[in-house]
Amino acid sequence: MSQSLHFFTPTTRSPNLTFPKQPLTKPPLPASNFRLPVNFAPKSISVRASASSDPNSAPSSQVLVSSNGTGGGVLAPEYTSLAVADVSSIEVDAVTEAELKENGFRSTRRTKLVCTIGPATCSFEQLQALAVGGMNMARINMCHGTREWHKSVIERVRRLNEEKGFAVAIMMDTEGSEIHMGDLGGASSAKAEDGEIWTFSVRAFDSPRPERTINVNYDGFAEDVQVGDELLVDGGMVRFEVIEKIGPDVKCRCTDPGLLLPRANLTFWRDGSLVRERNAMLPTISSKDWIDIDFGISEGVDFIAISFVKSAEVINHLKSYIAARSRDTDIALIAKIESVDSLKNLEEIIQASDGAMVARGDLGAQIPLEQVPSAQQKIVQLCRQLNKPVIVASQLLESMIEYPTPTRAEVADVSEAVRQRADALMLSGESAMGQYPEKALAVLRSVSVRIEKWWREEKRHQAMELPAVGSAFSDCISEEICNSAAKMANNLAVDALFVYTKNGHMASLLSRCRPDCPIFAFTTSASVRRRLNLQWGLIPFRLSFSDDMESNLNKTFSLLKARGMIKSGDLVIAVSDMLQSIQVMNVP
Ligand SMILES: Nc1ncnc2c1ncn2[C@@H]1O[C@H](COP(=O)(O)OP(=O)(O)O)[C@@H](O)[C@H]1O
Ligand SMILES: C=C(OP(=O)(O)O)C(=O)O
Ligand SMILES: [K+]
Ligand SMILES: [Mg+2]
Repeated sequence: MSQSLHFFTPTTRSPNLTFPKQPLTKPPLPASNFRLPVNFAPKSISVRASASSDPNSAPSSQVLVSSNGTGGGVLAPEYTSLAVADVSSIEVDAVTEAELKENGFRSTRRTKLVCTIGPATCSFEQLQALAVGGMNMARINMCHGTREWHKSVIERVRRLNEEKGFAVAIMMDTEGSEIHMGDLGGASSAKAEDGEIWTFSVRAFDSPRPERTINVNYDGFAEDVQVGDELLVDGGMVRFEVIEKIGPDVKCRCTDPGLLLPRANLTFWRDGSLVRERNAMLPTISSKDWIDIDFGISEGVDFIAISFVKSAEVINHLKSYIAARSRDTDIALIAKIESVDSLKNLEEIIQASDGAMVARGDLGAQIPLEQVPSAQQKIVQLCRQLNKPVIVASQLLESMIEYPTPTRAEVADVSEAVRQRADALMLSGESAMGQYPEKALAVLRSVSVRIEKWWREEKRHQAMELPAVGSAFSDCISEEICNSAAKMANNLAVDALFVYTKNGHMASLLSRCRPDCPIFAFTTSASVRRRLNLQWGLIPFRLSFSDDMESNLNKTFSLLKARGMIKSGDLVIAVSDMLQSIQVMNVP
């Protein structure tokens, strides 16, 4: 395959010029608000790695616009194309439109927000309120609720996307097969008081559940546990000491009182270390998980999160399973880092996955709590290096389950995750069953925007060493283009990066660079658009585009201008994975 590198200026603006092996002349940069003249002809660097014209691309007169989770999207069904000539017929949801119009796009939120959906947020109106409040992804946790319940939530999110133009992605989180309590016979919680004797048993009980009795899901529990062991509920929210074993029943005395929640996770500790006896041999994906995964595939969820991943093997196995089961859907796999094994095999797990979650709830039950912050920083950093989106999860705003304002410590925790520039922050109980789901989301949103702005103003971003991730030469070219475009965007203080991408890869490579400006990602596929909605700084639009960048840009400009989302003079850098090009231009 021959590789050539040349620079050209699009023919419609000036004659096609070729300057072999000559760098793009960089204009002097006197000030950070430096702007090129409005009629500045687009400069383009085109690197052709292979024949890059796309036979499947739609005729360029057909354009579909959508937008992101800081805002909106298409009101028309996904398959409908809208003629670009009739710009007024392009529907963009009110949230994005307002945000871009009022604040300009430099101040849009870069950190993405995930909400766990539960009884407090499952109606259409509640889901809509979350989408309006900035939810980029809805998480359903298969530990709780019935499949019918989850199905109805998925249907409502879909309807919300179709009717209101959002691109809210759906993530199904598997239960996993670690040890946990039963469901408390329908009660929402049970209070364990200091010194009380409770029975943990593998026996199934008739309802009503006998008083101070807890069912345990793992058959080997009574055998593995020893008198004197410490039993931790939810990583230490409640503690018991094992005092007696009677057949399948384990009698325990409460040593740290607290609320027991349905299906809470259980770990036991001996002489200060986590006991990992035979339960360490439990399969990562239980038989129930497999049924849930089939359900997720048939419902066409965008992401599946795998609990208690121990090695890359399970991810690879599941990937081939999904590929065989669903030829035309592309489900991304998120590895939940929440066990000692997952930390040991971190790099291979992240490499095999499409993203990771710092699942601090269970992680904090498996390693000493004081080690969780450094583990988080390491996971976030590694994910960015390997170009995988990363979600920071659990207890970000835990007190907001009950109270309308967060603690100062919680705000500091959220700020730290934003400052680490994780792709996404997640709400669990705060949105699933808390008193103030919308307020909790609003706190995540305002803290994200404020910290991002502060960090940009302070120019505190440390340049991160980004190792090459591509193996094929054309991937290396894409990577170089994105690294350069992001650097140019910062140096020229451009208003936005535009990326035209078929499969989303170029968009994530740009996101990985965490540039100072937002990234407008145009993609032809609705599912790629939803997937990109999880990634830092991306404002995903759905758009049918051709491989003629000049016409793509002109159409995009007129479309966005007509909606007041960009204006003449805005400086934009555009990259494309069809042409492998970088163009710098002012919006005409
Ligand atoms: N689908 C659901 N149905 C009922 N309750 C739910 C559902 N999803 C979440 N919850 C509630 O929200 C709490 C927090 O959610 P999450 O953190 O996802 O689960 P867990 O606490 O089991 O790790 C759960 O403990 C449960 O009480
Ligand atoms: C997100 C987590 O997983 P789950 O809520 O399913 O236990 C966690 O453990 O932090
Ligand atoms: K789970
Ligand atoms: Mg967990």
